[in-house]
Amino acid sequence: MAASASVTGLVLAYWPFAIPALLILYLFSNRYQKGLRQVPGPFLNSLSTLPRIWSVYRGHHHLDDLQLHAKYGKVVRVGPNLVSIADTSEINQLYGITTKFVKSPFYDLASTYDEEGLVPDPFVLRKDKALHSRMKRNAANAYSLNGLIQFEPWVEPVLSRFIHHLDEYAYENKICNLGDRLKDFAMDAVCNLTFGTDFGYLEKGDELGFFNTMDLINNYMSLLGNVTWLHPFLLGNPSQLKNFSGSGNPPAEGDAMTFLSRLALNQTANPKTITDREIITHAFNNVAAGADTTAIALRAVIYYILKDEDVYARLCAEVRERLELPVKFQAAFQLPYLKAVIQEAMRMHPSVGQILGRIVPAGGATIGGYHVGGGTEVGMSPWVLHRDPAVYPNPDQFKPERWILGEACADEEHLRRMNRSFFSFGHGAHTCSGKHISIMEITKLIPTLLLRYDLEMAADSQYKFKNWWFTPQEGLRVKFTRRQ
Ligand code: HEM
Repeated sequence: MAASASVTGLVLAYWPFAIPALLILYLFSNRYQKGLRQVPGPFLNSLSTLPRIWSVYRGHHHLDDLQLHAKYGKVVRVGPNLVSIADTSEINQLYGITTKFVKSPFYDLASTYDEEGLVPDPFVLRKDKALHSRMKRNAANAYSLNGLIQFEPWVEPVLSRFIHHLDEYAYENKICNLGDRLKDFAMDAVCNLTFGTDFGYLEKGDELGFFNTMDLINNYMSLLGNVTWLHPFLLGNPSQLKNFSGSGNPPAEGDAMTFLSRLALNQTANPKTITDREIITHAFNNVAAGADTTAIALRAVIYYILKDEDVYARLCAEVRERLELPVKFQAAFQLPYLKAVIQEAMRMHPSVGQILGRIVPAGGATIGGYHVGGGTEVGMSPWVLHRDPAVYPNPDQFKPERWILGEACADEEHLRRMNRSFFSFGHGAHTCSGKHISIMEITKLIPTLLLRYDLEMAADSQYKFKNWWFTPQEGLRVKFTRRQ
């Protein structure tokens, strides 16, 4: 009794000192965890995540990260348990096909659940590498370059509708908020090629509220976690699959087909390899991961070509000399300057703006010369890798010729280095599944615009963006004039 009274007395007497003491202990335990003290970086960032959160919140942490790397080198501790790496030679260790590193818990925020539990989604599957590989393998032909030739016919009607809208702007001599219209295009295109139908974004805009929801979710990166109302509405209900797969006879191998038909054929050929639930997840992912990202890349291409008269003139000359409407992907994909322009725009403005976080396996790893303890989150940011002057000389300059051998690219080794550092689609085991799909959409759309119109950036265009996982731009306003 007397002892407990004296303990209470002590607590009462000293609690004003105990709280700051515990706080200091906590901050320093952050700093000294997992042997990370030797990794360079700002002192405050090693104590608390608050500076990092503040940097992310302000929407341009890629710029902060670039400054930190310029000051501290290739390996920087940007949070108590977060290390940013700007060293392409470590890319395979972190991201390669056989990497032991797993995705960070960041990706859990995008998890969805249904009555069977966690929905198996390649984007969020962190630890179950076997399931992740199986899912990727069994949809590989749908996402491959060959596969997308079969999807191309589904993009064409959407492109025609898009052109029809732009014709109205040209006819009425009105400035078009092209940035918004590109997002509608990308949404209808990816839906149409996936399901064989779309939600008429080009005509009705975001009536479903999907973009709004996605923007909200992106801001705190819980991609689908809280949209359980939307998931069944779109595809979460297996009965929706039949509605979207189209009617009539299923296509045969080699026919034009939608993404869903492709996976359904895979399932018919080998029923055990892919479940209905997995097919639905793949298809839903296309919408969640494929619309915004592709629109961002399209805006970047258009912004950079309109900013530079010489680039615009050279691209128009190539496209107008070698292509005709309707533009076919295979023909457009042969154009070296067009390809270089697209790659350079995606280098300058990656659609994903954050560090792609991975967890160091138990036992730790040596990265960029530092031993980093197991359980540490490490990762690379496309924005940082793409601004490395050792790989991309004058990295802030938009220069498509850097991708063309014999022009600004002197030799094959340098081209290989640049390609190795090109991180817009990630790398290795978790590399973007839909990269060919978005490249196909971009490669068709850009020459289509240049063949049909002369484009000019509007004087009131105020192109800007915030980086909250995705980097969507605002204020791309363009004037279209019909060509004779
Ligand atoms: C310009 C367009 C696009 C960009 C820049 C982009 C970027 C990325 C990046 C950086 C990742 C890797 C994330 C990580 O490792 O942490 C990723 C993953 C993914 N992307 Fe894309 N993406 C684009 C378009 C698309 C499209 C059109 C689709 C689907 C049709 C798609 C589906 C996916 C999926 C399913 C994953 C997860 C892959 C995995 O973890 O195994 N993306 N994307």
